[in-house]
Parts: sequence; structure tokens; C-alpha cells
Amino acid sequence: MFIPPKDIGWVEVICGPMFSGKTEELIRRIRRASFAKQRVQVFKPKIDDRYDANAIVSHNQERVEGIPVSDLKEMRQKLDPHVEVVGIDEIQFFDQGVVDFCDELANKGCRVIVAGLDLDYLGEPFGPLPRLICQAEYVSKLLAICVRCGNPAHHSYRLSTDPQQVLVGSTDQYEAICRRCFKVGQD
Ligand SMILES: Nc1ncnc2c1ncn2[C@@H]1O[C@H](COP(=O)(O)OP(=O)(O)OP(=O)(O)O)[C@@H](O)[C@H]1O
Ligand SMILES: Cc1cn([C@H]2C[C@H](O)[C@@H](CO)O2)c(=O)[nH]c1=O
Ligand SMILES: [Zn+2]
Repeated sequence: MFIPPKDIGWVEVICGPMFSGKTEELIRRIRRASFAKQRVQVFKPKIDDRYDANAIVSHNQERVEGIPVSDLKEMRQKLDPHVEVVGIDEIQFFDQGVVDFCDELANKGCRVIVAGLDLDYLGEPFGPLPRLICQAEYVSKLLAICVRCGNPAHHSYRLSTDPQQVLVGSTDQYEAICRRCFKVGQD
């Protein structure tokens, strides 16, 4: 059972492949904090404009307001000094500095909830996620459903041959697939 500590901040990480429900889960937690009348702010990287520039939106169209920022510097500038709960979606797109940023916020007493891909399309750790996972008090690793065989999916398979790590997209570019189907693709 999750018993929130009192008068102290902490970091929660929600990770997993694409389509695993990370944004949905972030939205659920943010809505509950809003119901509790806590002062909430949600950020997202500006490059992720898949569904809406000023909201975080899940693949099944749940949404909450989200402030688009180009980088960590802009997030710091736009941070409400009285904020109690900070949500950050698609955190894999921020640089390593975001790990210390989350730590600072938690040390000041904020609840920090971040969501992002732990692995890129090659199955390699993505940006700041490994360090965030180590530093966080609470880590939820979600799985999607493999579109090829129906097993739990822990990989995001890229449909194109584009070799860049960062390539924004949805079902046009990616599929959730399981460990076995991912391996078959590599053989
Ligand atoms: N292969 C799949 N497995 C599970 N859910 C899927 C799949 N394809 C589409 N969905 C839908 O996606 C929803 C989850 O969307 P959500 O935006 O929360 O995922 P996400 O992990 O944040 O993805 P992304 O990393 O692409 O932002 C599910 O509730 C379901 O409706
Ligand atoms: C798997 C993967 C996803 N992405 C993008 C696609 C989506 O816009 C976002 C995941 O929600 O990350 C990458 O940029 N690189 C990757 O390797
Ligand atoms: Zn599979």
C-alpha cells in the first residue's frame, strides 16, 4: 500500500515502452493531487507536439494541461515557486541536468512525478532515465501489449530505418513488442 510521507518531498518514476500507459498513469496521479487541492504544475518537452502543444495527452485521449518547455532552463524559469506537485512527461528528452533538478525539488518538499521511456528503439537506456530510476523513491515499470503476439511488451520497435535516437512519432513510427518478438527482429 502506498502511504505518502508527511512534510517531505520525493521522486516517483513511471517508465516503460511506448503505449504502456505512462501518460495515463501520470494524468491519474496529477488529477488526484488536484482533487486534493494541491498546487500542481505539469511540464512537457516542446518537441513532443504529437496531440496538443499545451497539454499532455495519452494515446486514448485523456489529457491535462501541460506547459511546453524547450529545455531545463525554461522549465526552471516557468516553475511556480509555491508549487507542491511537479509532473514531467517524456522526461527522456531532457538532458542529465533534469536528475539534479528533480532532486532539488524533492529536497524542497515537492512531490515530483516523472514519466518517460526507459529504453530507446534499440533497447538501450534512454537519456536521464537510468539515474532517475536509481534516485527515485518510487518506480513503476509498466508494460504494453505486444502487437504481434499479445504477450507483455517491454520494447518500442521503430518501423523506419531512421538511426537517430530522437524521432517523435506514434503508431506511424513505432510498435510495442515483447522481448521474444524484439529478438526475432534482431536475428
Ligand atoms: N500495444 C498496446 N498496448 C497497450 N495499450 C495500447 C497499445 N496500443 C495502444 N494502446 C493504448 O494506449 C494507451 C496508453 O497510452 P499512453 O499515452 O498512456 O502510453 P505511454 O506509455 O505514455 O506512450 P508513449 O510513450 O508513446 O507516450 C492504452 O490505454 C491503450 O488504449
Ligand atoms: C522508442 C523511441 C521513441 N521516441 C519518441 C517517440 C515518441 O514521440 C516518444 C515516446 O512517447 O519518444 C524516440 O524519440 N526515440 C526512441 O527510440
Ligand atoms: Zn511478441
